[in-house]
Amino acid sequence: MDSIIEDVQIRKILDSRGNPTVEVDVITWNGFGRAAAPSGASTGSREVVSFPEGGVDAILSEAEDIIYSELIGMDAEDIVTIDEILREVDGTENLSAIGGNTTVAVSMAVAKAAASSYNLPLYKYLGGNFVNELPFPLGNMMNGGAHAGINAPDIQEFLVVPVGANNVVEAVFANSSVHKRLKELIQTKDSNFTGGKGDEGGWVPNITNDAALEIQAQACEEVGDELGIEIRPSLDMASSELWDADEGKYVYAQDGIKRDTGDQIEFVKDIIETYNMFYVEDPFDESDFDGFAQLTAKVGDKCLICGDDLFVTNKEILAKGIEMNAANAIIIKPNQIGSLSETYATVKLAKENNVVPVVSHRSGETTDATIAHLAVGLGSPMIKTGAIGGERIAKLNELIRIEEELPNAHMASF
Ligand SMILES: O=C(O)[C@@H](CO)OP(=O)(O)O
Ligand SMILES: [Mg+2]
Repeated sequence: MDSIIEDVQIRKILDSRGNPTVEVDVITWNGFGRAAAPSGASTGSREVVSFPEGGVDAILSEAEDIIYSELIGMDAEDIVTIDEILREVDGTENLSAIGGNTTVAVSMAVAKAAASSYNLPLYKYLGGNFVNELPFPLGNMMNGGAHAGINAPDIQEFLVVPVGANNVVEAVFANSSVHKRLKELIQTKDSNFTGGKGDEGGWVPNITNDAALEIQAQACEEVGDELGIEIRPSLDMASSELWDADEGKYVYAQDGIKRDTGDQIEFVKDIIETYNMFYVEDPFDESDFDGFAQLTAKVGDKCLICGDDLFVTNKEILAKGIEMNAANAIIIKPNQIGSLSETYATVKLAKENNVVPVVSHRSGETTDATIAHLAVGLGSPMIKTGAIGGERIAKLNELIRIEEELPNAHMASF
């Protein structure tokens, strides 16, 4: 009885880009859960729809009424049924009637309310008492593409992973040190650099992709040596944004270069080998399973090749990727699929098939820290959540608190 839902409230709040999103409160007899939904800029075409036409305002009062009447009296522990009801209420395949952001915020708030009803943090409620592994933070250092302005590099995210860190505190401060060092290194390449940042808090320099790759590697090495831990460079290429379907080419505007799929395979392989990349996300367009599979066959033994727009946290699409050996990692963004139970199912399938799940933020975020709990509770060895900035540190600082709470905490293994 502790977790029977007594009230549900939905409100419009700001996200980090200044756009509206939803925050949901779920109140049970003995607990309370609050969750907010983030928003993407480089969204996959097979993601569920965030909000219906008319945006947040269009669903606010209506959704609250409908969801309220469906969920009051239900047990918050019955998350699977609640997620099914939300899908029924919406009635569309891609959640375009009330929006995947609405359903995911309700779903996560319900889970947090269930956990709170038993006085448990969400990570422990989801993962159980034996959970003790913490994810490595994949920190965002420089931004380009859809997360930055004109004249930025074409590659969307220059990331780093402090793979040698012994704990979360060491890891997050290693990332912030690399971020600081990169500012100095950018100034040596771009004398007009203003210190401008992109959507996820990474610097936005006016330099070529090659120059950015070079200083990224240099910053990893220098800071890694100073701290005495290995820090490896990584990328999110967000290649669907570069792909020109009519031309059949990836367009690198900053460099004035176009690459067909064969060139792209060689280009990415070369980057991985030259810079000893730990992780490369979306190296090909979201429809190119074959390109992914070719690259994974070539370099999958030394680098994580991750599908984001490729898989959109969707279990059926991941199943196709597994069959084709398209990737050895998958980005997990609950709002791509619209519910926590479907997110869980995708993570489960990934783990069963040795595909590394990487729980992730979106470029438009709130201070909601639920993904820190999901990464720990679902056993994701990496979390992609930026390196600095209020909405990014909300997750990182929550990981520090979780680490402190766990009796036998240690960093995850791959
Ligand atoms: O492409 C990505 O991985 C994300 C987050 O970094 O960006 P967006 O939320 O814009 O899809
Ligand atoms: Mg991505």
